[in-house]
Amino acid sequence: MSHSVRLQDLKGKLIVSCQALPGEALYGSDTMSKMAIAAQKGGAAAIRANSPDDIRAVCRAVDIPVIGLWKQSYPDSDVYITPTYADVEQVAKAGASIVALDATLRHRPRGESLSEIVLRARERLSCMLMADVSTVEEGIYAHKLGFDIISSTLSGYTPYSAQSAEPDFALVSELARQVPIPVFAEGRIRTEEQTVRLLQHGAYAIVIGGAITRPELITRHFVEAINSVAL
Ligand SMILES: CC(=O)N[C@H](C=O)[C@@H](O)[C@H](O)[C@H](O)COP(=O)(O)O
Repeated sequence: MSHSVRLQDLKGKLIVSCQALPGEALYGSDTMSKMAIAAQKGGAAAIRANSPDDIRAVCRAVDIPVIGLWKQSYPDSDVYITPTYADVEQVAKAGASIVALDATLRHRPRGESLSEIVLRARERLSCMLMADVSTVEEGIYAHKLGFDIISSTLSGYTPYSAQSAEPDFALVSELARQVPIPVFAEGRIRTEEQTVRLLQHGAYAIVIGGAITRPELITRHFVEAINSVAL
């Protein structure tokens, strides 16, 4: 079931991304649902989840809205977050009240364009659309196309965007200044201090994945810290 969402309910709130890919220890819809329940208990206002199976399971497990995406790879494109219209439709039908998709200007699979996908989604689906971008230019274009939300998700993951181990504070603040729709901060947020700073930079909501739901990553960060100390 899709839980309806009003954007103002997400304002100033935390969204937890519960994702594990094949090969990761926590991979599987059952585990992701439990992660989502834990996140809801901790106060998350929404969950971000990957794949129709996980989205269906998470929607059953929690009663907060689900932002859905589907990581898919196609041979003719580098775009992998909900790349095609068919993927958008599957994510929406699985119960996501917001569908997140790559909104970079890169070539998409099957020769589809971002504007066609948005147009078709508006005609046929009732979900909101979240633009995962990597630059200010992409965010401005996404706003022109009629997206409901912009997220800094892909900063550092396209070859031409800023590369940093930190969240992209500059992108979030520039987007918040230049586009009149909610800008979510997402990507490499690891600390409470960064979270507060991003809100002060104009982030409408904060999306955190790995620092909450990827124990391998969390463990590795501690191990690296320990290894950096010469004993
Ligand atoms: C770049 C990409 O594919 N990002 C994905 C988008 O859904 C996820 O792998 C991230 O976990 C999510 O964006 C949250 O970010 P972080 O895990 O850094 O808090």
